Amino acid sequence: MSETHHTADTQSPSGESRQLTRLAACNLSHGFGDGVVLEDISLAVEPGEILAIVGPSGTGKTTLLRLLAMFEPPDRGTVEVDGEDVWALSDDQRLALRRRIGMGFQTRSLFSASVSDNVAYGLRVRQSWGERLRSAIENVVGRRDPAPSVERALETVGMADKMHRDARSLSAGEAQRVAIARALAPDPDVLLLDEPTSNLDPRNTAAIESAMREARSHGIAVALATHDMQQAQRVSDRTAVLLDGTCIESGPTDRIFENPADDRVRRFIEGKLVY
Ligand SMILES: Nc1ncnc2c1ncn2[C@@H]1O[C@H](COP(=O)(O)OP(=O)(O)OP(=O)(O)O)[C@@H](O)[C@H]1O
Repeated sequence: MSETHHTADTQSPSGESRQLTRLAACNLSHGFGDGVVLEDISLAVEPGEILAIVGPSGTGKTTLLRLLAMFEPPDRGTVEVDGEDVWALSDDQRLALRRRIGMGFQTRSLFSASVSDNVAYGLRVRQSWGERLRSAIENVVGRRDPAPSVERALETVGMADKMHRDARSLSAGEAQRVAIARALAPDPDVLLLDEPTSNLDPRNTAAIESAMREARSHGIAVALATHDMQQAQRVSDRTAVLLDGTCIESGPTDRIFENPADDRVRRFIEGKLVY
């Protein structure tokens, strides 16, 4: 990244300093083979807000999150961090940006180890080589206490009391919460969550929604893909509605729900737009 790009810091209530990060899709189009999945999407997630990306199944929400997470370059348009086209940067520069993004994706499963080791894994993969070397040395000399950030992340999702459990023994809801703790442990500037509460009971759903609010209160930019309109209404500041790969409306969540401009959005909210 160039030396001149704009960044800003904020002080969270806990006194930490954070780089405020804006992640944006600009005129982004993408497809697989001959099929177009996303068409001309322009959408940003701002620091300290929760953006809900809603729409029927198969409309391209996961694809959009994967592009925002820089898994692959879009066919057309750009993904930008603080105004920088991430695919115009060097691999190292892009990797440095990617380390600032926490991801909770549906397919990400926990491995066979303790809950705290699973969460610490999120820390290790985002460490620089120097930091990794230091942790490796600490492991060799036997300092294996969970890092404070691992404990904090588990507390945020209400799982600190289970940090020594084998991750394979967790319920689906608990495992989802641990997967989110893993995304939170490196203290990302941006958090991307793909259907983080699908198939969860109200208690686990509430724990995950409160973790999202907590992330927002620390200045993290949170983007949430969900087909659950009530969830979007409960937690998000802004909502973007995707239909057939295009963003048909976006704006403040209250306004979208109370007075949508697009009739398809109104029908989707009312549950009358069936796919
Ligand atoms: N790697 C891929 N190869 C081919 N087609 C793909 C690939 N990934 C996604 N698609 C297609 O792109 C479309 C959008 O999929 P995507 O998973 O982004 O939708 P979604 O809105 O997240 O759906 P859901 O809510 O069901 O998860 C689907 O038709 C899907 O089959």
